[in-house]
Amino acid sequence: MEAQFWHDRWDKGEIAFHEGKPNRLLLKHFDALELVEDARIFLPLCGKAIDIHWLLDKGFRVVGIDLSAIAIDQLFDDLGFEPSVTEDGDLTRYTAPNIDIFVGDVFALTPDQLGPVDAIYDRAALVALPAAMRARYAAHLAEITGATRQLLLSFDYDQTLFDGPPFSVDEAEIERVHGARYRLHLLEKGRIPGGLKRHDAVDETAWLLTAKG
Ligand SMILES: C[S@@+](CC[C@H](N)C(=O)[O-])C[C@H]1O[C@@H](n2cnc3c(N)ncnc32)[C@H](O)[C@@H]1O
Repeated sequence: MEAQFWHDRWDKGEIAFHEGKPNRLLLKHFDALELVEDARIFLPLCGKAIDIHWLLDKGFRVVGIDLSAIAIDQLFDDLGFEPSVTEDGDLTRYTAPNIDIFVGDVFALTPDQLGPVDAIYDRAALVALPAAMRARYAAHLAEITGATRQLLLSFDYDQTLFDGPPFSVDEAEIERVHGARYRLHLLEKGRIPGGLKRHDAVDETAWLLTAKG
């Protein structure tokens, strides 16, 4: 998807992807990441996910990035934090205690800007990207994080049923984009309660990705 697609979504408030509560699979499988308290977790394409509130409440540090300044302004409003906002290369950085969020293109984010992270939480990020962008995204993610472990939530459905995003990113596709650097461990696969875009035959999947030695 082009950047303008996402800016339009945020401008018009067409953000059906935004969940009003912490993600069910995050709550269920977060412990698989085996993190110590105060670990720093990277959320690529983070939007204003309530998952960020949940991670902060659990005592973790969060770093994220999203194209949309609207999303990030709303995130900090919802959190009740007053961030300090600075220009950082091609990105804008919003900082408050335990949280750094960049506004801009994830592909412009450097390892120095990101800093060390202990894990990646990918919810609605890989599945938001069309197939042609996914391998580049996966390689960039590994480069800026040192291929740290990740909890990846995905969707698996017949792509002819409807267009993404969110796209269907099944096991073979995850293996194609992440398989050179990560081992895939399936934590859960099952129908989405209530379906997706009026279709019932849609599975959601939770994966733990661990770096290949
Ligand atoms: C489907 S939404 C998911 C948001 C969030 N992860 C959640 O669970 O609610 C995808 C988000 O990715 C952002 N995005 C898309 N392409 C991006 C890019 N190249 N760099 C940074 N953010 C991007 C969009 O603005 C949008 O907020």
